[in-house]
Amino acid sequence: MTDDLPQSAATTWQDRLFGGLKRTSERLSENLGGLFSGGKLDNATLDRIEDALIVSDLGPAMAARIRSRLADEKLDTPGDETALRALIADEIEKVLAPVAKPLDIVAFPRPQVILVVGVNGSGKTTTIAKLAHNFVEQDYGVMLAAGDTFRAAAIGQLKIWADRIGVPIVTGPEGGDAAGLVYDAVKRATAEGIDVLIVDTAGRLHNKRELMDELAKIKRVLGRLNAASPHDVVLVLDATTGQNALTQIETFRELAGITGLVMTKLDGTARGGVLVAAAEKFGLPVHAIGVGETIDDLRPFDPRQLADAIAGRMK
Ligand SMILES: Nc1nc2c(ncn2[C@@H]2O[C@H](COP(=O)(O)OP(=O)(O)OP(=O)(O)O)[C@@H](O)[C@H]2O)c(=O)[nH]1
Repeated sequence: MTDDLPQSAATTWQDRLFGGLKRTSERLSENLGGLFSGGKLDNATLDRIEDALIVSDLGPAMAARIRSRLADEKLDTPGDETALRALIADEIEKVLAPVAKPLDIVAFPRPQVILVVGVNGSGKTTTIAKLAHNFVEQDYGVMLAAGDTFRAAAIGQLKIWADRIGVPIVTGPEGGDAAGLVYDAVKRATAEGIDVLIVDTAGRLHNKRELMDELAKIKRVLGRLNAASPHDVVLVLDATTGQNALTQIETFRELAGITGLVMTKLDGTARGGVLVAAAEKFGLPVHAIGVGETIDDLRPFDPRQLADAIAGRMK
């Protein structure tokens, strides 16, 4: 967590977080703009606030809750946007706090196997690299497996990252058997005393059935080596896709039995509220968020800080 970081790093991360989520909080402000121009919060104003929150991707449940809190608390000060932001941040934190769970390396026997799934372009490769980097920084032995054998570019990209971070990678030929490759990777990781094996998977095959079969096969092979494996099945989501991210969670829950989420590209999108909607709707652990393209841009998050950033609440 950011609490464990040296002061300078923590400050930088906080800046990045607030900077990255600026468009999300600005969108929220725009949607709420003019609502507090004066007068009491009557039903019509409450309706408009509720609509504004839904349009900001925070989800209908959250919007309804904030509406009823506003009605209950009889917040009727004209222009009291600060109080509204505080209330929104409060509600967001309540939803995020139970799901904020960093990926911990706890598996025994080692290695802990983390299967990473998600559609192409979601930021899967970059996220794997960022996770690997974080684990290396914590002194874990890390290995990657290029299980997206469907595309040569995916294998090449992951290899570049592995070399850059300085971790071993198991690759195979394009079009090769992904489950076989993963089997070899676990054997090698076990023999080399690796702590954590991060496995990339295809984001798209010819059709959904094939993708499902492929993921199921990889999981079957892993389960035969160790019943607890894969220990984590992490879905990488692109925040810029907005509500579409929710559909992807549903699909991959069915396809791969996901155990947690990472949401990327929270920087530079106005749709960051979707993280809150996802947390609320599915209650799946959110392991980390991505707010940029560099290796240091993925972190576990502090729910309070993130809630403040989304609600545009300055410290
Ligand atoms: N701004 C921003 N860009 C990101 C983030 N994460 C990844 N990206 C960028 O998004 C693009 C796609 O990321 P990849 O990691 O290649 O995505 P992928 O899901 O592996 O995609 P394929 O290689 O097409 O399968 C790249 O240009 C990344 O640099 C993030 O948190 N913020």
